[in-house]
Amino acid sequence: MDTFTRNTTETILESISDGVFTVDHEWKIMSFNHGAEKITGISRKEAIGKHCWNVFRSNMCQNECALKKTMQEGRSFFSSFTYIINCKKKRIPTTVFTSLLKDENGNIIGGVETFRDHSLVEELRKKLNGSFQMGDMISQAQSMRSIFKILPQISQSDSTVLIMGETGTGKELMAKAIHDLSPRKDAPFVAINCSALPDTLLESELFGYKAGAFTHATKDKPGQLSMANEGTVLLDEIGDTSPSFQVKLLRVLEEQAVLPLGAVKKEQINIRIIAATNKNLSQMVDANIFRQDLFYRINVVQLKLPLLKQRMEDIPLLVDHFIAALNKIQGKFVRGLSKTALEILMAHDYPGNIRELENIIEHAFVLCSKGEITPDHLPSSLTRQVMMEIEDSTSRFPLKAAEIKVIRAYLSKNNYDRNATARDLGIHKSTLFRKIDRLGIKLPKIDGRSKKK
Ligand SMILES: Nc1ncnc2c1ncn2[C@@H]1O[C@H](COP(=O)(O)OP(=O)(O)OP(=O)(O)O)[C@@H](O)[C@H]1O
Repeated sequence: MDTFTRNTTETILESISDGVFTVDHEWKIMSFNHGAEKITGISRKEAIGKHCWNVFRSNMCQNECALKKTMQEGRSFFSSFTYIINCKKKRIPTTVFTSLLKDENGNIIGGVETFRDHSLVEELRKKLNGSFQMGDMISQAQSMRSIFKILPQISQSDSTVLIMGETGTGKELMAKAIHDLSPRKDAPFVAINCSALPDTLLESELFGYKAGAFTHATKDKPGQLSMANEGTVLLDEIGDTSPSFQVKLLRVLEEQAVLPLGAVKKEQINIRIIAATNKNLSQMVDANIFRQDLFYRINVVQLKLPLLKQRMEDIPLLVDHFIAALNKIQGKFVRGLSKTALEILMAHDYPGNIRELENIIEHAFVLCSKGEITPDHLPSSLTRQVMMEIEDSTSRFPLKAAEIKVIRAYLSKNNYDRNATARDLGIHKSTLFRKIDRLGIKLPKIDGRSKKK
């Protein structure tokens, strides 16, 4: 290389914001540009001559070092996401590109790695996710965000709340969020599953008992309602309680006092009640299996949680959320879902709602310790079922299947931005909407553009 070319290359390397460094065959750093100094916070003087893993301390160093792969296999690699630890011990999210370093005669003299700092992108992503978060609940679906909007006001009041929703839609999480946002947040939050216990046990559990109240009652035991004093009580599955228990509960709610079994005097309590159910209580009232007076008493503020299949746009967000939480707990570095794995998750119906999705990701985590979750990591029953549905429609309606495939691919490529997808496909957007509807393509309700707002 002549002096002019060398100087030009050095000037370019020094002026770019990406970090670039080279290593020799012994993994010792030979050059370290200004971008690398900025991202790592380590000076060139300090870095040169050191083993690269001592400078970067990346999660990639121990497992799947891209530079090592390049040197072993003689080709370039692009790693979509990894972390390095900077001089202040802060994790910096980066993408990495590696290739071989050759001399003028084409002899391999080491490797070169280029890395880009994604801290800002990560920060913005977190902020965006934050705006879709209320307590531990995540959602970008309009139906849920309307609830998030009114939740602070609901939390400030002491009114009884009735949360309705199918199993696994997040009723308990919602109740906890209301408690955490309320002035009662420092007092206990107690969740009681009313369907799990027969009447007498439920009564002694909720109201407590006095010594001698029954054969094994050797000493006084306070009930959960008294123990939650000043706090919030979630009465889960309230629709499963018996009419006789409902009478007692109504009295407690109206008087804010409990009478423990075997006691002669009522104990005053101060609790906020949140009731939850997956049943249609007003239908049960009509059928005389749920007391109307109790229904009116608990149905002061009503929140209805949608099914997961009615908010499919939440799936990628929830998946990211569960992966981030599991990475933290288990010290793993799972990056996310592969495109096909996400497509499989998007094609499922989720009768178990968010709990089912959470369990699927947990299952995948057992099998995947790093990199991306692929269809192989998903429960085989799920993959089989989705594949069968796809194959079934492919064999019976090959044209329809082909159309679905193309539209799905273009939507996915355009990050679900339907306008851009229609443009790419050369059709009007209303034609695309009609096709999505007719073909029964299950996709996020909002598109890529609305997500950015
Ligand atoms: N919006 C959400 N964001 C993140 N996690 C959620 C959300 N909704 C529910 N989950 C998770 O899904 C699981 C089920 O939620 P939860 O127990 O609150 O549902 P539920 O409606 O009370 O279920 P069940 O009726 O069966 O008791 C929990 O692990 C919860 O953390």
